[in-house]
Amino acid sequence: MIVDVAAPVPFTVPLVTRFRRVTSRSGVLVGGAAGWGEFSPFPDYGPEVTRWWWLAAQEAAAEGYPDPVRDHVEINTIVPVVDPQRAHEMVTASGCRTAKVKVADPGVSLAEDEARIEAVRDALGVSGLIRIDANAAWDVDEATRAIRLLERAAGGLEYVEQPCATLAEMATLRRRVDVPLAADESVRTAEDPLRIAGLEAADIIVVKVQPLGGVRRALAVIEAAGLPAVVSSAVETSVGLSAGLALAAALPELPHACGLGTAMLLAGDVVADPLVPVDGRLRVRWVEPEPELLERWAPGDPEAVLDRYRAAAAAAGAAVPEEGGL
Ligand SMILES: O=C(O)CCC(=O)c1ccccc1C(=O)O
Ligand SMILES: [Mg+2]
Repeated sequence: MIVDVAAPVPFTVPLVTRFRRVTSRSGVLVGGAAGWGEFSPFPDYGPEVTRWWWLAAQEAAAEGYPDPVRDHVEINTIVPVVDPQRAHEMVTASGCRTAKVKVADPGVSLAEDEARIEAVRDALGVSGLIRIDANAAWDVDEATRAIRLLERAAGGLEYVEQPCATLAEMATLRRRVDVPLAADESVRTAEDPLRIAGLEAADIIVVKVQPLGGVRRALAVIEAAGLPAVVSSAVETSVGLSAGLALAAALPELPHACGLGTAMLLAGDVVADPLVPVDGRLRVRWVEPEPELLERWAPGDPEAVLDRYRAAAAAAGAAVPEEGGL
């Protein structure tokens, strides 16, 4: 199945704003008969996890993507932990009608989250949608209290992404609050994401192509869950984002804006015309890296990145050629 895959090209691109503990994104780009794929797992992931990311890159390079059923995808802008004025500017500049606000970051008070959310509402106007992402920071009681406050600050929330760590907590919380809940980490860290059907813990699932092992496997996960899906990025270059775009474009139903508006979080990109939303939408298209940009973003230590790629390939069960062969 895996044919014509050229030598993987390592890259490191700095982030404009710190995202959780991450200050840059590294990985490799893989060119193949069908196009380009991205392998860019976060630094703390081992081979048992990164093998899915490897499979996603191979799918893009060797098989390409399923046929799209739409030519544009509505995108949410993302508001990291920045001050309210900056949040306002970011939302206005984005042109998006939906904003996702990161909340409950370590060391950030609820009052600061409220102020940021109020600024986002001001920038979006009453017709805009605000979703918040707590990245599993709260227990059920904290979530109940925080959601009540933040919903008031927002003047209504579209949904809350991963308020608590476990599905059991999410299920309890879901009976306590009216706001829809979305599962993100719970999906990609599930022992078997293909068996999350009948999830009483969530109204929506957030899906990311690389952690789920490719566009086709992500489609199968969404079908198994039987819930509306929001396709999001793992903060990737435009090559990785195009896999998310392919998934969003192939889904039969797409009722919410997708989290693929993250190109602006990177200080640069590997393609000449990055996948940046225009008027809050991305046109469905595929991209190719630019040789000059690959040179520009070549990492200081390419071997370290390639080692992770090789380890992921081995964990995925691929026949790994001798030293230097990949
Ligand atoms: O959903 C989005 O708008 C962007 C993607 C995003 O937030 C994200 C990106 C990398 C790692 C985790 C997350 C997350 O949703 O928690
Ligand atoms: Mg999330």
